[in-house]
Amino acid sequence: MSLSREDQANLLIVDDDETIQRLLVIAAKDHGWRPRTAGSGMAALEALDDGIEAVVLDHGLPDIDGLQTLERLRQARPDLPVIMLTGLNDAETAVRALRAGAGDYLTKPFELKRLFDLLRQIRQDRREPVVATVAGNVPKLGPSTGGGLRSANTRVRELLRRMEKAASLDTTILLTGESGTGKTYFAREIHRLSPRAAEDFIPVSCPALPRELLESELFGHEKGSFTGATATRAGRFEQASKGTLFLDEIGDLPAELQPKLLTVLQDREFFRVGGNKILRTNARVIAATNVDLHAKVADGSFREDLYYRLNIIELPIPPLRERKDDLPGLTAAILGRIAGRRGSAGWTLSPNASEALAAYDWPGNIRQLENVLERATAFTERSELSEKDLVTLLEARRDGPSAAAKVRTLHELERETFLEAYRRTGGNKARTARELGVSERTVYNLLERHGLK
Ligand SMILES: Nc1ncnc2c1ncn2[C@@H]1O[C@H](COP(=O)(O)OP(=O)(O)OP(=O)(O)O)[C@@H](O)[C@H]1O
Repeated sequence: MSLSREDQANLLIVDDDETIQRLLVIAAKDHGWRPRTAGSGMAALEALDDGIEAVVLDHGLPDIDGLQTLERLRQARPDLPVIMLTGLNDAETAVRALRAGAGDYLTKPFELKRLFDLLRQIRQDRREPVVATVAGNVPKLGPSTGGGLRSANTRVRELLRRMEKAASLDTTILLTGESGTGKTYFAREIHRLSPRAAEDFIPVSCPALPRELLESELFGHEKGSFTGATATRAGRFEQASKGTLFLDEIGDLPAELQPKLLTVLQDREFFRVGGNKILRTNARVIAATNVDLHAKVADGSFREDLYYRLNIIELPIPPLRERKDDLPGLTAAILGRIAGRRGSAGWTLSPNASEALAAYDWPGNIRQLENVLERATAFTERSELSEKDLVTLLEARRDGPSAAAKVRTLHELERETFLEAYRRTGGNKARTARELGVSERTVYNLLERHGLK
């Protein structure tokens, strides 16, 4: 006889301590769950079936330990939310649990209320997929993570939960994702959610400067250590000592600087360029890359040991085309931002305009969405954007992939031209402005637009 859906267990509790098992079962039932228990990792794997919506997993198990069990559970069901129970002050296990894909962790002893709040949130996220809205409706957004970020997409919500946890752990984080997916935006959010929020967040773009200048930017220099070093200057690692240092496009870190970064991440020690005094830093490093660092390790252009140092916790940000349910929320947020800046009353989208956005595949991700909305709102007198307002900006899609590539290339062309001038002038903004025939303000805008600030 097969079990009806109502009888089938939907929560798996994995703990070898029978008292805790019993306690959790009673509490789970009180909270409307249908629990099933397992006393070991192997038993958990056997007990897993499609009806299970979430797992509470103890770290210390008798056969395969909690982390291995977690990995195998996630292999079997990659989307399965797992809450890991770890020992008090066991930050290392917590980090490893997050690395292995745990949705969250709680340190023992924990409050039952906290556990069931987390489970309730997981259930809400899964059961109430956010409805994509059209035409002027205020989009219904997913639950807040406590920060400014929300998402209607299940995968992103899980990512946000991991991000929030990782923020508090003070470890190095690697953000991966295509250009324009929001890596810089996420890095700022992690900083804001971290215990370092009141300190500085200092971004450094690795490809923005030639090697010598980048070295001095990161580590500082002593007076006279190279031509133009007229005064001793502290580097970003010193300045961010209490805060967060964001290393953007880390894949472009020149080979000569990789050992120096590795040393500072391992030992927290470094020298200024031309200096002989050992300096210490306590900066938290968040790195981002839009290239496959694994491939760079394989072809020898990125050090493997550095890769593992940076990749303590990896947060992969999906491209916009894989989180289209977030389009209404992102569109509303971006339009709100534009309206605020221009002092306008704001805009809504017609149903056809929303559909046009949803049908597009967004090779340039959120940055491209932002550009499209900037331009569409600049060229209309009306408060409702129509499909026509957007169509020429999205024409690329109708013309197929080559045109989509063209849109992206334009953006990249601007970036390359700008970077070339910026590098040539050694990062001097006034000279860059003169060379490019634009105002200094535009140089700042370009730095911002290309995530180089
Ligand atoms: N969740 C979000 N809500 C609103 N705007 C966002 C969000 N995420 C990103 N953006 C906006 O999209 C643009 C691109 O984001 P960001 O610069 O963080 O991308 P990136 O992945 O760092 O890009 P790159 O790899 O090219 O440096 C930014 O202007 C940012 O403000």
